[in-house]
Amino acid sequence: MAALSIRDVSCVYPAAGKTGQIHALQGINLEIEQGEFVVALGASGCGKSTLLNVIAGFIAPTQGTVTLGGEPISGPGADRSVVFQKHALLPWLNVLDNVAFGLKIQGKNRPAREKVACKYIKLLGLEQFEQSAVYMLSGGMQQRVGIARALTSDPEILLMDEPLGALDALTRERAQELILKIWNETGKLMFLITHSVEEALFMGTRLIVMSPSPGRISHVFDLSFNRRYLATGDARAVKASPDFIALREKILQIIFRDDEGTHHE
Ligand SMILES: Nc1ncnc2c1ncn2[C@@H]1O[C@H](COP(=O)(O)OP(=O)(O)OP(=O)(O)O)[C@@H](O)[C@H]1O
Repeated sequence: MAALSIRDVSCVYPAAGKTGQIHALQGINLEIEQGEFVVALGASGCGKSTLLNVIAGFIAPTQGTVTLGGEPISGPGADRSVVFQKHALLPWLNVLDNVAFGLKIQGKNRPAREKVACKYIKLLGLEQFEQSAVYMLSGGMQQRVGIARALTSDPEILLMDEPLGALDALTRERAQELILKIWNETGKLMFLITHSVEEALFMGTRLIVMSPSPGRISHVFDLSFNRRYLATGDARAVKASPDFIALREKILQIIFRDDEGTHHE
């Protein structure tokens, strides 16, 4: 049985300020195994965030079912953690307390939560900053704090909505590599939304390209560039390889075509 099963999912929103409906998702089918790294890419408004929110349990689909390990998803749960582009860190707390915050809410005592938090602080390479106030950290480091916090509940699925979108190019590449190492070490199911074709190709084992109005999956690609990176440690060589570049151009063409379609409607 697939770890995460999305069957015939549609999601309709009422259109704001006018009559009619927005078909944010229509007929989405996806079977995702534990340990897969699924990346969603597509023109703005094609339903990527809606799909992530359905998996997170923040919104219920209008139609269809989503199950995790055979159990229907009926709301948010500790088995799924979300990392957003704008991390919701608490600026008055230091790194350690931010990472441990979810465990505190769960009622864990200080020694227990610090033990878990320290494990993920180490995994994210933040050991030297445990006592630093988060507002003093760079954007990339703050995002690492957000990822460490998301991992403390030891979720089965890590959902990431454009987590690296606000970072400069160099920091972004480093963060991609770090997330892949964490994926490799933890074997978690990852679901990532990005607007960067290069990031999508580099990170995923499966790429779903979505198109808007109604939001649907238009193309699916199986990928192994992330494994190539993990085997060689040379991200630039992977991203500069001819097969990577050829696929990047092919996908860019698909996305531009979808986007033009939207504007003409
Ligand atoms: N709460 C809501 N109420 C009404 N319409 C919504 C709501 N959330 C999203 N939509 C609409 O549903 C469609 C899909 O939105 P969604 O945010 O899922 O797309 P997206 O692919 O994540 O977009 P982006 O890349 O711009 O973040 C869009 O037309 C959007 O305007």
